[in-house]
Amino acid sequence: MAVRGLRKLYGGDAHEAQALLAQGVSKEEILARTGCTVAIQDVSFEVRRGEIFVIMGLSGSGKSTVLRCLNRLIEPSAGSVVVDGIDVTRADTRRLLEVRRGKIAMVFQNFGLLPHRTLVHNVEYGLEMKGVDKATRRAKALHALGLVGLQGYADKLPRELSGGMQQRVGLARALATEPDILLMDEAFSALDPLIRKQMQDELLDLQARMNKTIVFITHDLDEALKLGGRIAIMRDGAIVQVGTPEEILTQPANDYVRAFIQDVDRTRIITAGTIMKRPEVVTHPKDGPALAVKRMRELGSSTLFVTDLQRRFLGLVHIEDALRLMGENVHDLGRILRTDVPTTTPDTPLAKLVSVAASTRIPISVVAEDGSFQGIVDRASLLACIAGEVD
Ligand SMILES: Nc1ncnc2c1ncn2[C@@H]1O[C@H](COP(=O)(O)OP(=O)(O)OP(=O)(O)O)[C@@H](O)[C@H]1O
Repeated sequence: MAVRGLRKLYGGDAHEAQALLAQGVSKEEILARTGCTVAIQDVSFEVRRGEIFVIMGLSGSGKSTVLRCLNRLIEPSAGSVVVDGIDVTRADTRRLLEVRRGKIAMVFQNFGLLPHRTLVHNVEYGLEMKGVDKATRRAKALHALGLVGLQGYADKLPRELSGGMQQRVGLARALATEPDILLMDEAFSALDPLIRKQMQDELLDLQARMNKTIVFITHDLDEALKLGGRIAIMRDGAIVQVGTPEEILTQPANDYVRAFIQDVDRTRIITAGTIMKRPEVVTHPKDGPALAVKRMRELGSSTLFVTDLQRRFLGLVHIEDALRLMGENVHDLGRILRTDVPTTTPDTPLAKLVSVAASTRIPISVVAEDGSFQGIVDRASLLACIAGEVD
């Protein structure tokens, strides 16, 4: 989905307001002079297939307006939204209905369930609109209820369920139409904190299994960081930064974002791969102890990482062991290889490494899943990151 130059003005003299906007006049002045609220302006971003794209911002920053422009629940004043080659903003009524029924589904904060319909009938609703026959829609609805863990509740009424369960029905209803894109509007904001966390976990799980494209809006930074593959941060109707949680935490675009993220527990988001160093302190077993000692002396290090010729991590050698081996005239570094060293993968959050780093003086080796040596995380860089000194 590609969104380009999206703008929405509410009320007042939109024509005059657009002209003033083009001249660079401020939103406040435009409101005062034309009575027109500039809700969003120049909003552009791309949502990649299969990602959770979170739009985050404080109340009034324009998140809902952007989301509702994506399926034209709100008619944008300018800009385009292209989904699978179709410009939604220019689609005629028939095309737009097709997009809404087949490609894009929406999950609302207040669940939006029909109170007198059983759960399965609620979930069938979108399929009914699509004209799907009764047997097929029932099968699909039951399947969707199963996806969100509500098998066995099909004949209950919404009021018989807790808020969390009702929101699962909302999600099932959206999934039943098998959309490519899910739009989720503060979908978990009305839930109790514990249920909310559970729903976030379930969404991530569902996403991993179904690979849907999800646009999720929230005003909650923790939720954004947890769910977002990438996050767009909005302020006053404009996007101030788009990036992965790590990019936003390590390279905030401006003081606004910096202030926003200052209280975040960075160690849960920033990963070993981001802060690791790529040391040249690597040798191969065949290099032998003399070369290893020479390298360590040049580098002022007492340890050396050992890999095979494919750079697969084997372990490390200590200078004292290497000197002893030299004294014994043995060439094979394999004899003194220490393999009981801490290792981690590049995508491990630093929070998981804190206790490891505290229990050893040896840096943690970062090893990719294919076994290749990536670098090291030492205690100093870990502490610097925790203290917020990574840039
Ligand atoms: N129907 C409307 N008429 C006039 N102004 C509106 C309308 N809807 C939204 N606005 C204004 O547009 C701006 C963006 O609102 P929007 O609801 O998109 O923000 P939001 O970030 O989703 O906030 P919230 O989290 O409170 O819903 C706000 O200044 C709001 O007052």
